[in-house]
Amino acid sequence: MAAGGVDVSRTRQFYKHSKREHDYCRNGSSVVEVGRDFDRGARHNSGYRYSSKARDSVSRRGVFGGRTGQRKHDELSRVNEVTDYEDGVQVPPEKKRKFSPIVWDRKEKDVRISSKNRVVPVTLLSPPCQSASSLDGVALDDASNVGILKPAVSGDEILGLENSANKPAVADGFVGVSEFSSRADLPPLLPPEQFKDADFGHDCVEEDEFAQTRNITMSRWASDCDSPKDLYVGEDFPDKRRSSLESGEIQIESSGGRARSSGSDGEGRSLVHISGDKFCENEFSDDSMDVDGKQDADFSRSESDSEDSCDSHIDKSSIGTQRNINMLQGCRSVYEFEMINKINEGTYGIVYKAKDKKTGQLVALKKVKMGIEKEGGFPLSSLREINILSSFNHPSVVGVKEVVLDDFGTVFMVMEYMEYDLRALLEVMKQPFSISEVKCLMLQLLEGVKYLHENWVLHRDLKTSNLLVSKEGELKICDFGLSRQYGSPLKPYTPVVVTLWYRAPELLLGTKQYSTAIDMWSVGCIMAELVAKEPLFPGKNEVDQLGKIFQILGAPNEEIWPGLKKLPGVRPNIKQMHNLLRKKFPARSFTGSPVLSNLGFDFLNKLLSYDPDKRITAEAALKHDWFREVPLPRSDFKLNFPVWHGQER
Ligand SMILES: Nc1ncnc2c1ncn2[C@@H]1O[C@H](COP(=O)(O)OP(=O)(O)OP(=O)(O)O)[C@@H](O)[C@H]1O
Repeated sequence: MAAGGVDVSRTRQFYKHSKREHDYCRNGSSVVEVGRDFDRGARHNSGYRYSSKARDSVSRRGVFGGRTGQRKHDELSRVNEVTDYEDGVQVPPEKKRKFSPIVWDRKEKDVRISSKNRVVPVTLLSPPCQSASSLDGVALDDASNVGILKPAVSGDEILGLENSANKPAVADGFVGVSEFSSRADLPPLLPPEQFKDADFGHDCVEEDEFAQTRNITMSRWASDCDSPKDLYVGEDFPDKRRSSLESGEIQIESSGGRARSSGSDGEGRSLVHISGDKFCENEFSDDSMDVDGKQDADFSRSESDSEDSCDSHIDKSSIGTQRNINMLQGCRSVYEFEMINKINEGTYGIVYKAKDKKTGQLVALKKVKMGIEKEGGFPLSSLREINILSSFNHPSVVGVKEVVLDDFGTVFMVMEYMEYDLRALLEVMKQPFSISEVKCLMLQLLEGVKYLHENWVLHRDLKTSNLLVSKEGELKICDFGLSRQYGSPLKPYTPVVVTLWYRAPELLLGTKQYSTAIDMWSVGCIMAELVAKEPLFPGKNEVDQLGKIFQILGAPNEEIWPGLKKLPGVRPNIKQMHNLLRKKFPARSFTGSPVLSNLGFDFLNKLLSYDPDKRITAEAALKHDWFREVPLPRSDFKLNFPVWHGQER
C-alpha cells in the first residue's frame, strides 16, 4: 500500500506515462449520431472540467463551504463512536458521532401554502443561519403537488403551491415516510435493537419509518454556516423525538392527517423542502406531459419566462461553492430549452438531450415521472435526488444546474449533458477497456464515491448505467434517487436497495444496518465489469444472486465474516469453499480471459471482501498501489464513439 494518496494531480502525471491507445474506438463506427449537436464547446459550462487543478481545489477546499479537516476531526473525536480505518479497511464498528451535511433546523415557522381555493397552513422549520433563509425550494402539498417555494421573509408566508386535488399524501416508494396525525401522536422512539429481528423484505419499512415527524425543513447544504451546534442532532437537541430523525432526511410535516398504517384519507398536510430559489406560480393539475409527442422537437413558448428571475435578494457570497447556486438564479420554464432527442428512460425519469435556447448549451433534462411511487404524486426519490444533486459539487458527480417546469407543473432537472453511460458503452464496445483506461475510470469513480461518503451520503445504486462518461473521458455518478444520508450510530434501513447484480452480500442477507461498504461492493462489481466487459454476478433473483457470489468467491463463514450467522437472510445451498476469483481474472491469459496483475487482483479482492468491516474504503482504494503500477491510469483518455441517438441507446 502506498503511503500517500493518488490524488488527481498525481494521477494526471501517471497518465502521461501511458502510451496505450484506445483499442475500441475504431470499432464503434457502426453507431451513428442522429441527434443534433449544437454546441459542443458548451458541454461543461455549468459543470466542472476535469482538470487536475480544479479537482485538487475541490478536494482541498472541503465540501460544504469551509468545513476544515481539523474541524471535522474535532467534531468526530467528541464522541466515542468513531469508525476508523487500518490499512484501508474499516475497523469494526466503533461508533462515531452522527454528523451530516444536512441538518434540519429546529425552529418552527408557520407558513401557509396558497392553494387555488384554500390556504393550507404548514409548519416550516426555519433555517439555522441567515444564508439558508434566503433559499427557496420545491415543496409538496398534502396532495403531493409540487410547488416551488418563495423565499421566507416573514413568519407568515404565502407560498405559491397549487393544490389541485385531494390525492393521497406523499408517495413513499423506497422512501417510506411515516405520517402521524400530530406531534402529540408520535410514537415513542424505538431503539434500533428493536428492529433487529423484525421481518424484512419487500414490505420492509424504509429508514424513514423510524422518523417521527414530518416537518418541512431546510437543507443545511444550502448554507455555509456550520457551527457545531447547528450540526448536532444528538443529545444536545431537546426534542428527542426529532433528534431521532436521520439527519438530512427529507422531513415532512403531516398534521391533522393520517398515519400510514391507518390508511386513512390523506387529509394531512405535507411539505417537503429542497433547496432552490424563486417562487414560481404554476398549476399542478396535470402531472405529466408527453414531451415526445405534443411538444415535439421544441418546447417553444414565450421565452420571456426566463427573464423572471429573483437574483436581487440573494446574497451570493453566502452560497459558497455549492451547486445550488444555479438554482438560485430562478425557476425557468422548460420552454426555454429546445428538445433534441430522448436519451433514455429510467424508472423515475425520462432523460432528454436539449439545448438551452439562451446560451446554446447542451443539457440533459430529466423529466420527473409523477405518480410512480406507491401513493402517487411527486416521487420522493426525485425530491431526494434534486436535493442531493443540487447541493453537491464534484467533478465526479453529475451537476444539476436548475429545476424547470412546464405549464402542467411537470418538473425537469436540468443536468450537465454527458454523451455516454458506461453500461451502454460496454454493450457497443467490441474490446474491453484497457487496464489503463479502467484505472482512469476507477479513479474518477472512487473520487466521487469518496466525496459522497465524506459527506455522509450512501448512493445505494452504483452500477454501470448510473455512471455517465463524456467524450473527454470524464466520469460522473448520476441517479441519486435511492441515495440517502447516513449517520452514526447506524440506523436500520431497508436492505432492498441497490440493483441486484451490484448488491452487497450483507444486503442480500438482510442486514439493516449497513454503511458505505455497500457502495464499495458495487464499485468492485463495476471494476470487474469494466475489465471483463460483462457483469460479474448477473443473478436472477436474490437467492440466485447470492449463489453466483458464493460460486466465485466461495461460501463465506464465520471466520472470514464474523457476525455472518446473525444475518437473517436465506442462504443458497452452495458448498463451494474456494475463492475462484483469480481463475476468472488470471495474471496471464492465452484464452482471452480478462487479466489482472497481482496488485489488480488484490485490489478487486479488497473491494469484494465479504465482511463489510474489512472491505476497502474509497479513500484507501484511491491509495492502492494498483494505480501506481504500469500500465498507469490513462492521461489522454477520450472516447470517440459517435453519440448515438436516444432511441438506439
Ligand atoms: N446528465 C445526463 N446526460 C446524459 N445522459 C443521462 C444523464 N442523466 C441520465 N442519463 C441517461 O438516462 C438514464 C436514466 O437516468 P437515471 O438513471 O438518472 O434515471 P432513473 O429513472 O433514476 O433510472 P433508474 O431506473 O436506474 O432509477 C441513464 O442511465 C443515462 O443513460
